[in-house]
Amino acid sequence: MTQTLTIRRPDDWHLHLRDGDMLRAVMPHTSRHFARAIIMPNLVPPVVTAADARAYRDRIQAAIPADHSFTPLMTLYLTENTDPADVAAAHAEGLINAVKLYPAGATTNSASGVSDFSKVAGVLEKMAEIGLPLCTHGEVTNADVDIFDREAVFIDRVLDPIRRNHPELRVVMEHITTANAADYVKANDKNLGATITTHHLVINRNHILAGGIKPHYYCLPVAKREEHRIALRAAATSGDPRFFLGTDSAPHTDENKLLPCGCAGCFTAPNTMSILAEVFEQDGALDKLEGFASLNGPAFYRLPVNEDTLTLVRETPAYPENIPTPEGPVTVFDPAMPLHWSVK
Ligand SMILES: NC(=O)N[C@@H](CC(=O)O)C(=O)O
Ligand SMILES: [Zn+2]
Ligand SMILES: [Zn+2]
Repeated sequence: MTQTLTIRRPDDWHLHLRDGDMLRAVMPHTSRHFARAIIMPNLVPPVVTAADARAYRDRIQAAIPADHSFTPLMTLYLTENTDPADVAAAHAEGLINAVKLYPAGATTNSASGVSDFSKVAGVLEKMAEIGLPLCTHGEVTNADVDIFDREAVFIDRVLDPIRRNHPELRVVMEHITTANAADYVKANDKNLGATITTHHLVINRNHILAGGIKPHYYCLPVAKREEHRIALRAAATSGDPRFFLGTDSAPHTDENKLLPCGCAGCFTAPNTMSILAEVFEQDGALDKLEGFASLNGPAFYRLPVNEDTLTLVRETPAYPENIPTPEGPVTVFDPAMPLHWSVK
């Protein structure tokens, strides 16, 4: 039985760090294991201009513990008023690595997102021209579309038309949750990739709803049926370079998770690598973990892989049930299964 596994140091291609006290509290839990992360811009107010991204990057850098090495990869939040020239300049100076599309109202702090997709055609055209990836929260928001169908409908009604209009646009389907999304990625061999979260590899909708409602498993897109979880596991462990890790680690205080209208998001930064090792070992694919967590993402983003390494050892991991923050505790994702791998 394999006792240790050393891989290139991983990156997280979809991460929420928040701001202020919360940023300072959660930052070490990512920078301890990950070398880089694509930083989501859904702050209040959102990170919409190059100036916003520069200031946010500086606040992140100030929150990195002195003995950790970590590089935030910044994104801009796409609005109907985003200026293509500002985006191009931010990309040219190396400030941003992607632009993030939130359909207005789809998820946490998405009110400034896009309602009329024709209004962002100019920005998308510019991004296609300069090779800057578009990260997408892929759910429609129409009240008449069932929440469990919103990802599949987004692919048909929004994503596929965008990709037909801008065939050179490089797109990441973020946090995919359905077999439909995995199949769409597999059917397209150019300019398309997808991130998969840690939690969507281990929970289905029963974990949220059966035997009492479990707010800590509620995230968006919401976890689907078991057959979809199995399709995501197959995609993640397949070695297909179009699929890579984006934890979507999304801290909210317990107070905000446990409200009558609680926030969406799972906080997975502290135990993601232990969970992934368990998942890949269960599926007989430990040799594919490095591709998923450390190689496929840099290849898509056209960045070098990390030179340093991370070693996992067969030992029960120790991590807290929650982490303290000045705003209150944040519960760490419970994988609902025993874990056997620790980061050394
Ligand atoms: N995934 C979530 O459930 N929540 C994210 C937003 C997002 O990534 O959609 C958050 O910012 O809390
Ligand atoms: Zn999202
Ligand atoms: Zn997210």
